[in-house]
Amino acid sequence: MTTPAISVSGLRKEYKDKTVLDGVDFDVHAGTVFCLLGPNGAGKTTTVNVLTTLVQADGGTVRVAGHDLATDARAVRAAIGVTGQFAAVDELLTGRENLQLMVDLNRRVAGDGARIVADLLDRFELAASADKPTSTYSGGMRRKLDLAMTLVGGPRIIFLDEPTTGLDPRSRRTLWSIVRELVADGATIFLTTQYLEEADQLADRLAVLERGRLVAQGTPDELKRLIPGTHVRLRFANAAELDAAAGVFPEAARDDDALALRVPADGGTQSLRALLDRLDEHSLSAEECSVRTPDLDDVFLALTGHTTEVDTK
Ligand SMILES: Nc1ncnc2c1ncn2[C@@H]1O[C@H](COP(=O)(O)OP(=O)(O)OP(=O)(O)O)[C@@H](O)[C@H]1O
Repeated sequence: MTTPAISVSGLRKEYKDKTVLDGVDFDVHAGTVFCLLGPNGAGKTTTVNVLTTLVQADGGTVRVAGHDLATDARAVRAAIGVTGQFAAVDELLTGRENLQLMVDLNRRVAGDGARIVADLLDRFELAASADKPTSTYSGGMRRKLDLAMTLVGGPRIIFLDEPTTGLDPRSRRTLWSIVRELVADGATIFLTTQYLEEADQLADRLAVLERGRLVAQGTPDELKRLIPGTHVRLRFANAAELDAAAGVFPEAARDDDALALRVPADGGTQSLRALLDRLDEHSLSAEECSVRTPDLDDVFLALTGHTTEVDTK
């Protein structure tokens, strides 16, 4: 057995009387992508902040790259790269200058700094704006630059806290392919996201955090298997109709935000007909009816009781 790149056991964090992390356990194996999913306020950023030495834990043990966080934070810092929700980009400098600054500050960089900067600018599709001040960059360009800055020095363990929030679909895909390349090169990625598709695309393993506790962890396929299989999704015009239909189908899971019910059914024509007959008998009709196989969205809903934020793709 190889030592995990990150090993977390019984992690606790409190702010005043509020427990933000309540005994969190997980391991991340080297050369894999681990994705921490959770709704707003679940404790994802706090986890990243603890693991990256920015915030001190109140309990538990954490080892990163084999180093104990409590006794050897400096060695942890030397092994990791971090991209946060608040970009470290200096607005007064150009993209190229920001990257060059990171090269100059980073003792791990060996070789031709200007070449490293140029390669990163190309890789992140920032070359055309490289010599403009970053105050003129869009939010997405800033995020890409922030990640590029993280990669200077080639960290082996990389923390990405909601790296694609606010990125357009093309930039998101660019970032996904960069993550895949990094992993193919042997890096370990710890990623937080609210986008289930992102977790499905990238994660070898994922964990769902809900109010400071992990409510599930496994591979995307393992998590999908946790919840019932194929179902029919019925979407109603208003809350009153949803209420009435929920009475007719007590076995269904309801999604109040989407005015939808998920009725377990095998997707065959007979069960579909029986379901529509039941609606008819109660003089109900759905705005939309679709047969669905479970995806991570369903897992998330089943585990946390609510959907993630609307994806702007
Ligand atoms: N410095 C702090 N002082 C007090 N409470 C805090 C502090 N930092 C975070 N919290 C609280 O801890 C909880 C978890 O916050 P955290 O930012 O880790 O969640 P998150 O899952 O990253 O959410 P988001 O997706 O919104 O970033 C929240 O209730 C937050 O208000």
